[in-house]
Amino acid sequence: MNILVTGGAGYVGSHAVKCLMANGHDVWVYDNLVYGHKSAAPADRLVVGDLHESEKLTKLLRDNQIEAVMHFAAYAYVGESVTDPAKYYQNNVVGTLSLLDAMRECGVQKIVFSSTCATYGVPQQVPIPEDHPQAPINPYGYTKLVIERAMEDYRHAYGLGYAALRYFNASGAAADGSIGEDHDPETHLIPLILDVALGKRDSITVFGTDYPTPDGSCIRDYIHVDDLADAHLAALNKLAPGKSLKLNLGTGRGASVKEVIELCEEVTGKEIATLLGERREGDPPELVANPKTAEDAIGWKAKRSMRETIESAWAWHSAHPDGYAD
Ligand SMILES: NC(=O)c1ccc[n+]([C@@H]2O[C@H](COP(=O)([O-])OP(=O)(O)OC[C@H]3O[C@@H](n4cnc5c(N)ncnc54)[C@H](O)[C@@H]3O)[C@@H](O)[C@H]2O)c1
Ligand SMILES: O=c1ccn([C@@H]2O[C@H](COP(=O)(O)OP(=O)(O)O[C@H]3O[C@H](CO)[C@@H](O)[C@H](O)[C@H]3O)[C@@H](O)[C@H]2O)c(=O)[nH]1
Repeated sequence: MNILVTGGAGYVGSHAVKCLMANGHDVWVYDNLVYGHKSAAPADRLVVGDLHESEKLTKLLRDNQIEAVMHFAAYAYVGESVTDPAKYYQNNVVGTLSLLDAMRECGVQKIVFSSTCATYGVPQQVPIPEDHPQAPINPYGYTKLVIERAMEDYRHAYGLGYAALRYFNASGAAADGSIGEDHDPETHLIPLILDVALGKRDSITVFGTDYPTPDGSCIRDYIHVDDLADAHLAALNKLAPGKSLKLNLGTGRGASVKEVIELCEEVTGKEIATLLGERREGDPPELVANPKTAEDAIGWKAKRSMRETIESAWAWHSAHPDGYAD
């Protein structure tokens, strides 16, 4: 298929691009490079542009007879979304509506969308099923929920086919070491711990030790980014105009912050200096996916273990201590 990947120079998007190309798809990457990296995308397939540039988008969709879009482009810093919600609503909502309208104008009827488990807010039930109430506790989560709703309305009215993939915590790096995680600023747990192992940071702080979990630290479901990429491909293969998929993408297994630190110590062979700190505002105690619906609907389940995930992240970070350096 001819596929447009927005945000394909970013972390998750670049791994999806690699997976799509390995499976014989004709891929175009559309990224404004605000957070993405030029060298994370194939040079002859990268178009630098913004979601708000409707004409550029429409031309790209038409000229390349795009049949489906994978939409990763968004801002994703939860804390910043609280202090500067306008930035998030403008980019994640208005930008995505611009993309959906360009698709409509060009007759592109399939989209795979990066949603998030942050749309569930503080879960009433763990592992979290897809029909769990969606009640985000921050503007970032709301921007994703608004788009899930818009896609449903577009499906009903215009026959859009969509997959809303609600990721849990994307982690790890490509098995061949060619691409990996490089956010600036970095706020994610695993890369921050690995920075301590590399001597780039003095210590990691555990945000909260009094949660109602076995060791008092938060539990998350860390899913390998290549497993996420495989799920995108599987969802794309099932998509049809007028149909929808709403799927949790996680492993179904949770790990606490303290357990992640211990595993990173084992994998890197380095002692990780650890400080015990206060809770970070807006962090639910436990987020773990119920992955059953995804398995039933698209025949996908996460294959990589937590250890493999951390090993791949360590391989990338130790080979690229300054990330892409672009
Ligand atoms: N990383 C995670 O754990 C995680 C979890 C759940 C959901 N998500 C979602 O997955 C997607 C990818 O996340 P990521 O971690 O790869 O983020 P990322 O920042 O690495 O990638 C996003 C990419 O989108 C581009 N972009 C942003 N706004 C744009 C615009 N207006 N026009 C064109 N390009 C634009 C950025 O330059 C960047 O390359 C996001 O939508 C995010 O909300 C990520
Ligand atoms: O220095 C740190 C950084 C993080 N944490 C904890 O580690 C866990 C994971 O945090 P982080 O890696 O920042 O991911 P999340 O806050 O869980 O958010 C990620 O995962 C969400 C889905 O769960 C996505 O929606 C977000 O975009 C993505 O950033 C949380 O319990 C944090 O409190 C620490 O204890 N110390």
